[in-house]
Amino acid sequence: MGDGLFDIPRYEPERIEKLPEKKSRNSFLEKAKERAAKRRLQEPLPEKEPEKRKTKAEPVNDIKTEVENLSINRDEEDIKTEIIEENHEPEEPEDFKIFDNIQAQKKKRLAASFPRWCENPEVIDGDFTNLPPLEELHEFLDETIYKNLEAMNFTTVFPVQRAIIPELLKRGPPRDLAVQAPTGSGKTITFLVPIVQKLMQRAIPAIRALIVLPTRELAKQVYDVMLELIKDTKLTGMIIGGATSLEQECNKLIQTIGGKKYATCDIIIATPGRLMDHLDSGMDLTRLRYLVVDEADRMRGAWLEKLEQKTNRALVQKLLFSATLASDPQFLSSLKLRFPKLYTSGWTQPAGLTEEMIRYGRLDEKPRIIRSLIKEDTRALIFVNSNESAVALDKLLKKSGMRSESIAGALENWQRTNAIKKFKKGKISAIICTDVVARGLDLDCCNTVINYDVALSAATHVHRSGRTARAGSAGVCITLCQLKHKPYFFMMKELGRTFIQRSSKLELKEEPMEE
Ligand SMILES: Nc1ncnc2c1ncn2[C@@H]1O[C@H](COP(=O)(O)OP(=O)(O)OP(=O)(O)O)[C@@H](O)[C@H]1O
Repeated sequence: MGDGLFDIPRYEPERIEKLPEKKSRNSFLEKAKERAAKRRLQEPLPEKEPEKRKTKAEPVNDIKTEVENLSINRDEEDIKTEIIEENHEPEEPEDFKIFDNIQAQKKKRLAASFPRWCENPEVIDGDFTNLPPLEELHEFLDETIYKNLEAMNFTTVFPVQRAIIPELLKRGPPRDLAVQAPTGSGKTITFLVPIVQKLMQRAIPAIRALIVLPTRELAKQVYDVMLELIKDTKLTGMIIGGATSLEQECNKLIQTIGGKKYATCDIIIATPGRLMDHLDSGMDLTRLRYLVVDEADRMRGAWLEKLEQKTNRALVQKLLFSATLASDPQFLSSLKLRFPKLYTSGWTQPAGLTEEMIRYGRLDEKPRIIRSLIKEDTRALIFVNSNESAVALDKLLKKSGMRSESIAGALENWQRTNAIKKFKKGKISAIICTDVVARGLDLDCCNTVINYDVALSAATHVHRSGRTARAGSAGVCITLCQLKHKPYFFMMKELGRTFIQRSSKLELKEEPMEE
């Protein structure tokens, strides 16, 4: 049961995993390993060592072998989700599965507690029916920004925008905000609009807003929205995300006026890794007024501490956003927020999202189920738990005539961008990906999310499923599962997610999946 704080249950595997190492040594996993080791010592040695399992998927022609390899990569190998842009701590530990032992995890979760400022959150309405017209914001907004919003075809105000934009535009001493609102609920506009409005009357050229996001793709996405919003204002913005060299970025960022160095832009959108490089090479942030951390529960790291040394704390207002902010109370406690206020809509499901599950028996049924789910008008993101699985599944689906691309592994940036472009244009029906794209990516054409592999944490499921049913539209998230995943669905139920069970006897295409 939830503790009433966010109206969510406290059980959260990511949080448990982030406990200090000392405690995790005593974990049930360690104990289980010890017990297994003791058992092995007591057991008589087999005459011949059993053949070791394969560790890597090798090129194969036979579909059955490919499916087996997929399962080896996914279920038995260490699960590694490569972070494309940034070297963050991995979101999930490599040897942890959420469905290992719920009771033990429940005991541990008590160790993590929320900071006091989380105790009385402001609740954001999650209702997307009867949205107020954009006109409602007119009294708060500068005419230029209002026109820019109209030019972006926004006619209504989303609940999180209605709650936060006026709050941020209010006069008076600024307070730090932490905002948890569902995926696709319009958080980007929520922080950009007040920042643009407050910075519009520029006095001197200086970096006054910094928006930090986990990947370059997300940085670019926010940058594009920002460009629309700053039209016809004096403001300028720039991405620092490592697309060009550090030197080139520095040169672009600094101008010399009367022998003195000034910044060329007001708003910086950055990824943490490249931001660290700039902090090391002397980026001037003494006039910073806004620090936005998007996907905040995913943004731990040394960068934040370093940043604080470079800014004037009395000036900076911190704004944290995520659909799963409450997944990491220790992180929230460590943030040193000033007069913080929490806004939350709980872990609510996006209004138009339907959650379904399909039970499979044998592993080789999984690709066939996927084939039967992808129809002419389907635009699906298919999530797997490792790069190897993504590449292998893509190969398999292509062989069966499906138009798909994988955007996992060692792809160049332009290759990933190309695949996404094709997806948007409808040239491919599916993208197979890892959790690198589980967060933030805004593809309004995506009407289906498929969890080919069950997600490794509740927060990850929330972000994966949130790639569809965005901005109040309809979408479906289908999770392929077996009986052993039952605890996973109990946990999702605690988060208020209910799943419709679809028959596994779908019209499975019986034609062979090979050419
Ligand atoms: N007032 C609005 N009216 C119509 N569409 C809107 C409005 N505000 C935002 N949107 C659209 O909603 C979509 C989702 O917005 P956004 O990407 O900001 O969601 P988010 O809450 O940040 O999601 P996530 O948690 O997944 O990052 C975008 O395509 C955006 O253009």
